Amino acid sequence: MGTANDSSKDISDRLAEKHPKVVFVLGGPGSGKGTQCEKIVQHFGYTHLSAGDLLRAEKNSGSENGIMIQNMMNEGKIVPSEVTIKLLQKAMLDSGNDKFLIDGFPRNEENRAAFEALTKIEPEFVLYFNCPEKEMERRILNRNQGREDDNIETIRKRFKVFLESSLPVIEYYKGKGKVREIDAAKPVEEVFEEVKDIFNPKVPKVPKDENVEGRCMCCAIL
Ligand SMILES: Nc1ncnc2c1ncn2[C@@H]1O[C@H](COP(=O)(O)OP(=O)(O)OP(=O)(O)O)[C@@H](O)[C@H]1O
Ligand SMILES: Nc1ccn([C@@H]2O[C@H](COP(=O)(O)O)[C@@H](O)[C@H]2O)c(=O)n1
Ligand SMILES: [Mg+2]
Repeated sequence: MGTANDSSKDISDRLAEKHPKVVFVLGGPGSGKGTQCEKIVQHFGYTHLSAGDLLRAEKNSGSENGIMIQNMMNEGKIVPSEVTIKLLQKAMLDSGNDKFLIDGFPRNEENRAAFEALTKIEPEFVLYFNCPEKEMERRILNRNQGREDDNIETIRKRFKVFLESSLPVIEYYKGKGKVREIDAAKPVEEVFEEVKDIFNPKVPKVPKDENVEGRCMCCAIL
């Protein structure tokens, strides 16, 4: 189990031994990342780690970074990468799983580069929930989970940070052919249908009686 005294090299080395499989889950505030991650966990056995949830827990734990985290969140700003990455690494190490959905991270170029340098983990792919701003705003204002940053002033700041700092990260991964983009404006179940196809790609069916020895497989594919 990770402890507060672990050096970042120790943590990184121990995490590397797990050979974790990571999917980054990105999208604007209120696009439905957390909602879809819960469903992916149930269907595909991943562990869901929300960077925002980890930071909120750290803030509430009375840690020395608590006030700084609270101030950054209230302004919709991105907390320094070393803080967030340490929380993510510890959560991955403490988990018995080796498959992770990392939700809301990397949120800017600093997050991305620091995670890559420290962990050497390359995501399998990046799930991007694309949703119009008006719909995201409507969803957040109806969320009612008592989040301090779910007020219209902070929401507008979060949208600005998403456009200026997070979209370039998505573009970076697009350039590497890693982005799986989802139309997130649809109802929850319809969005999940698209998500399922990504985690469970449809393979061409080969009828049993056609799959006979000596027959070329590519001719038998329907
Ligand atoms: N496809 C959808 N249609 C309508 N409402 C949705 C949809 N997906 C999620 N919601 C609702 O919208 C709100 C925001 O969803 P969620 O918390 O999953 O977003 P998020 O992307 O994790 O947001 P944040 O970045 O602020 O954490 C929640 O109240 C959720 O129930
Ligand atoms: N990589 C990150 C992720 C989040 N934050 C801060 O947390 C706030 C809430 O994030 P959600 O994903 O739960 O919406 C976000 O506005 C940031 O202040 C961060 O700093 N770094
Ligand atoms: Mg969320």
